[in-house]
Amino acid sequence: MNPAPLVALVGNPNAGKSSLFNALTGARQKVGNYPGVTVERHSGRFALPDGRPVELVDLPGAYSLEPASPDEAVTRDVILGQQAGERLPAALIVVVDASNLDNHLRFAMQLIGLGLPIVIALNMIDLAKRDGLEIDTSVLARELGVPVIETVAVRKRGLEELKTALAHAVGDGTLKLRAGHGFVHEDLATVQRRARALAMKAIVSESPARRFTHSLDGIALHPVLGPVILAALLFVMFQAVFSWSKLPADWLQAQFDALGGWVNAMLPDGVLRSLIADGVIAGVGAVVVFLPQILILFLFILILEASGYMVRAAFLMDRLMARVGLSGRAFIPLLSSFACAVPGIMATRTIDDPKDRLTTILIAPLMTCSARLPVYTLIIGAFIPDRAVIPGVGLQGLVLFCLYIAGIAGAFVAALVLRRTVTKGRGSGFMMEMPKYQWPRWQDVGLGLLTRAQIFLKRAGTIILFTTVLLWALASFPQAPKGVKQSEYSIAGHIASGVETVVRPIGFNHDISMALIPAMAAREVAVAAIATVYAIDANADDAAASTQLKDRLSKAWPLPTALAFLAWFVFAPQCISTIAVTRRETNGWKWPGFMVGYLFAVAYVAAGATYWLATLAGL
Ligand SMILES: Nc1nc2c(ncn2[C@@H]2O[C@H](COP(=O)(O)OP(=O)(O)OP(=O)(O)O)[C@@H](O)[C@H]2O)c(=O)[nH]1
Ligand SMILES: [Mg+2]
Repeated sequence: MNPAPLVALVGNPNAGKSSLFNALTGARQKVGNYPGVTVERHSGRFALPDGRPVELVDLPGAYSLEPASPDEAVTRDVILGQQAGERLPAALIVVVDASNLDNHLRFAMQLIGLGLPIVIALNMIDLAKRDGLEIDTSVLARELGVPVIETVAVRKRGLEELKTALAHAVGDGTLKLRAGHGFVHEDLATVQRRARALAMKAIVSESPARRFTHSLDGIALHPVLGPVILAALLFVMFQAVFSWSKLPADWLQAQFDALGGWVNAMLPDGVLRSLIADGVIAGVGAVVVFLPQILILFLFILILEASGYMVRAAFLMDRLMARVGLSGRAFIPLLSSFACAVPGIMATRTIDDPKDRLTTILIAPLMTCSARLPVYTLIIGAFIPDRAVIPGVGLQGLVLFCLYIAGIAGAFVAALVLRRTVTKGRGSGFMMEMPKYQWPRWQDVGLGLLTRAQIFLKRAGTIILFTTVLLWALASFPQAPKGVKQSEYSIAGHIASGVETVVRPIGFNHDISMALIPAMAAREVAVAAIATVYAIDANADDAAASTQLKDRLSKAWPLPTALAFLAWFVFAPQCISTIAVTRRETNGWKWPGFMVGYLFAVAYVAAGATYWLATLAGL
């Protein structure tokens, strides 16, 4: 006897497949397992209106036919008739969430392209109506070329119509299936565009908010305009980091200077005064003045996230990411890494493919985290003239933008190389729900900024304070005799001289060598360390004590050295926390070891190349 024809329920996650499955099959269900994988097989039976029995399977939700997880792989394999222990379905019921039409139609269109008999269940029609969304089902049916039935799975509405349409689709079972043959790989952006166009056509009316989101997406996701807008936004962001922060940063600097002056006046000359003024105030103060810049950066990130634009940015980046073998899902972890690689690396847990995930972890430290900002801005402030390249575009902001781009480019090249060597494997596609646009809630943005400020100040008060005081101690003893520079005579000075033999070929001087080791604790410490060492040296020389750090740097370092230092920080893995979290997320020392090794090597080469090119160019 022939088994009953198989019908599979397919659709995006949360479309209501399981609800529809329950509504159709009731208590006649069986739960098994697909052989070889840990994915459950839910099946049940029901009768078509003409009395014929069919077997229904509820497949795991998927965004596309390019699986991003073992569950999605089962879905694809069943549909294509390639799943062990499953026969080829005679028809598919594609479940589409009516209130999320463009996202769900995308997958439906891919499935229709396969050429299998299909019935679309336009589910959650109740929620769509509640939201003031009216859909012309006949337009959908005509354009897609398959029956479209409105259903409310949880209310068992539309089931009879669905069964009737299904009976036609299954036919007499003699239809030779062509599954797999009609599968043309269309790129994501094209399908998405077709899906959106169809959704616009089928939607008769919708609430103003939804209409707004739709028309805005027409611009934000436009193949040409979209990337231009994204680039412009990022550009404005980096310009703002410089220009808006100037006043508050100067103000903070003045407060720390006043505090240092006050301590110097109050305390007698000696070890305690040096500890407080040179160690704590100069060191920690040098980092804290960057608070305004960090807050401006986060203001942008928080607004972009809360407004719903961030996911669009991820979508725009997807094709670029795919080109270097990364999943689009890597975008959010990589973007969070602009704040800090630690949460970024933790966010890679959302990437199912282990090799995709590992690649993302290994390149996350190349995204310019906010801890680099103090280093970048100090050096840029000291060495790059504050003038406009063209009216409205400052050179300093431009250089900062380029440093970010250098990090991103480095990450992409690294991904490309890693994907062909240590993390070889096929990349997976990207699918994500597009949330609707909305005004950010200012309370949330404010709260986000407050948390950021707290985290930053806490770092300044703990890890940065600790390492600067330690460095102060190492840099202050033993006391140098008159006429000898304290920073060279001290313990730290001797350690730095050891480091210097390694980094001299790439143009690094004694100051930088001194800063590199404590900067392993956190990158900002490099700034604190330089400030502390200068403060200690300046004690002998009161005239120098009153000049600003960046002015002293610009006198002491040749330009090629400063540029090499910037290049170093683009790549160097100067952060214990990142290494620790990589160890935790990859369960061992192998990958953090690899990461540190390759990043230091790249940093060394990049800094060296920068130094020698700049020197040859006569800068
Ligand atoms: N209002 C309403 N809610 C629905 C409808 N269909 C499903 N739901 C609800 O939507 C949620 C998701 O439904 P599921 O049936 O679990 O979705 P699914 O497609 O099986 O999801 P995955 O298995 O995760 O892919 C549940 O909370 C359901 O109660 C509907 O037609 N109307
Ligand atoms: Mg389900």
